[in-house]
Amino acid sequence: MAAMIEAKGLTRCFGGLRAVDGVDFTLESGEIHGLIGPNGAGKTTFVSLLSGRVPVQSGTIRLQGEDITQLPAHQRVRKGVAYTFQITSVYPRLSVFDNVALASQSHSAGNVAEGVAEALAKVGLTGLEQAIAGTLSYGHQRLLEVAMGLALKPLVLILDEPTQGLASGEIDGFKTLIRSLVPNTTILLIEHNMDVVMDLAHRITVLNFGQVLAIGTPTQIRQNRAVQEAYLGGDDAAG
Ligand SMILES: Nc1ncnc2c1ncn2[C@@H]1O[C@H](COP(=O)(O)OP(=O)(O)OP(=O)(O)O)[C@@H](O)[C@H]1O
Repeated sequence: MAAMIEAKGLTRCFGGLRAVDGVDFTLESGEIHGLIGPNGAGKTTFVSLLSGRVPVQSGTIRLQGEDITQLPAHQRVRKGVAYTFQITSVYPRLSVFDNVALASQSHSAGNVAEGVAEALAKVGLTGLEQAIAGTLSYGHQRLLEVAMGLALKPLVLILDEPTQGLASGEIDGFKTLIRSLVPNTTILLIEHNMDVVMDLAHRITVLNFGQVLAIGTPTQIRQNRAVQEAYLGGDDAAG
């Protein structure tokens, strides 16, 4: 498989804290890649480095071979790296349609209404176009964020805890949605819900204290002694 994103030696400190510390990482084209680790392990900082929301201090990031390390976030979005928290905070007073249209308009050349309809259909929000976004259930607002990301027709969609606040019935729908997106879209998913990540991910990277503790298939990660000690079996396993 070809690398969609390749990061080498990524580092970001906050004061004396090495939040992301020399991380090598490959996101293969078409995969669902889970990113897990204890609270404060550096997951959000790491994806913020990939998306350009936080500047890299050292290391390199390549997107399909092209060095994007120094590109500002909006240019990375244009190149196909969509990060739900970055570009797609829901506008609560606007309709569902207008929320997705705003995302779609800024980045797509095609017909906006068609793009909106397609993105809403994918996440299962068809019929709610005229609803005011702020009145949607929390779970539906999260799905709306995903639709806004999809409206950008990204190569890579980075999702930071997308199932937080979803009801269990909604989580099943979310899993079906994510599976339907690959391999056209490559997915990087920060996820605290172990059942979801073990079920969905082709591969998982475990961060701990800003470093890669392990990388492997869900089965390999479950069986990894260091991961069990640092995370899965620990007292503060979930966050
Ligand atoms: N802007 C910032 N300024 C200072 N410290 C920060 C900043 N962002 C993150 N940190 C620190 O960097 C470390 C990693 O944080 P990060 O949010 O990346 O971890 P995480 O794995 O996403 O955690 P969680 O699972 O709780 O979301 C933490 O100790 C955090 O306090």
